[in-house]
Amino acid sequence: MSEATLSGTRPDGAQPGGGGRSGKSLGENLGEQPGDCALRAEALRFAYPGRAPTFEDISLSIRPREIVCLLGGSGCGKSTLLRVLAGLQAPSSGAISFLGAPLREPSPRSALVFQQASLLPWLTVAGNVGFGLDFARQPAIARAAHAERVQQAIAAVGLAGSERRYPAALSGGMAQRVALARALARQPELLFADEPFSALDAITRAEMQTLLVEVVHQWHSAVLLVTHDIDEAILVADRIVLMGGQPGRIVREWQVDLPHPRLAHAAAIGALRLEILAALLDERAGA
Ligand SMILES: Nc1ncnc2c1ncn2[C@@H]1O[C@H](COP(=O)(O)OP(=O)(O)OP(=O)(O)O)[C@@H](O)[C@H]1O
Repeated sequence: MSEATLSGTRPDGAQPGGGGRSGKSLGENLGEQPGDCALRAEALRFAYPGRAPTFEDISLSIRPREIVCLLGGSGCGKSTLLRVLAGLQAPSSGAISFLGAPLREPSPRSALVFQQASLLPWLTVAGNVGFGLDFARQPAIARAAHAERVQQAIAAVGLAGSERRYPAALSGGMAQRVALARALARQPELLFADEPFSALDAITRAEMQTLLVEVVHQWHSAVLLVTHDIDEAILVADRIVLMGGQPGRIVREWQVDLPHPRLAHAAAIGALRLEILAALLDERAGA
């Protein structure tokens, strides 16, 4: 594996295997300048009512157009962290800024995709993709611009010609494409995706991973993708952030600078895969 293309750092700035905390935030460790962030979270802690903290001491920055995969074992708090970062749940303590302003509720400049497409069965593909664009807190857009956005988003996910179909007539993969188009139609600066492909078969999942990278590059969106699939993280991410422990913390991260499509880089992917798997197993064993 080449250090020039794949590099792992711990959130405290130490190289893997090294020790000691620098006291700097994650973003600072990565040479980030103020204003370089789409999203910046500092010292986040979250506890469900009456429960021990789900996670604590989480600092994380996402740069514009960066694809960050949040990886970790089941129950370590990935989905909860995504919901907090998206403004769906308030942190117990800590601060989040989104596009330079404090985040207190979900922003109309972000969008979410979940494991279930959750399409409205009485609306067509176009109706589902356009649904939500006219909500009260959305920036007002003219009817023609609305139609154009819907059309562009549908074309971007490869569903041109399916605008008038209903969800009942779609495969699982097509439904998830519609969910992705619905998110893209909002022209999000940051797309939050919580295991969006985990219910799909392997081939459809691989197609969707490629599509996601293509469309967010076209759309200039940053992405926070939650997954427990190491391969998915390696194929998609610019940066992989490993979460683990109880309460959950960020335990390590890797910068992945391989060009897309990544399947052409099997040897480097295989080596990184083994390194991440070892880190996950270490983390589980409490190393
Ligand atoms: N609404 C809730 N109320 C109380 N506890 C919750 C709630 N949602 C999740 N939890 C708990 O918080 C912890 C973290 O859950 P979360 O779903 O964030 O983890 P995860 O890493 O995304 O897991 P998975 O990969 O299995 O989806 C788990 O112990 C879970 O049981």
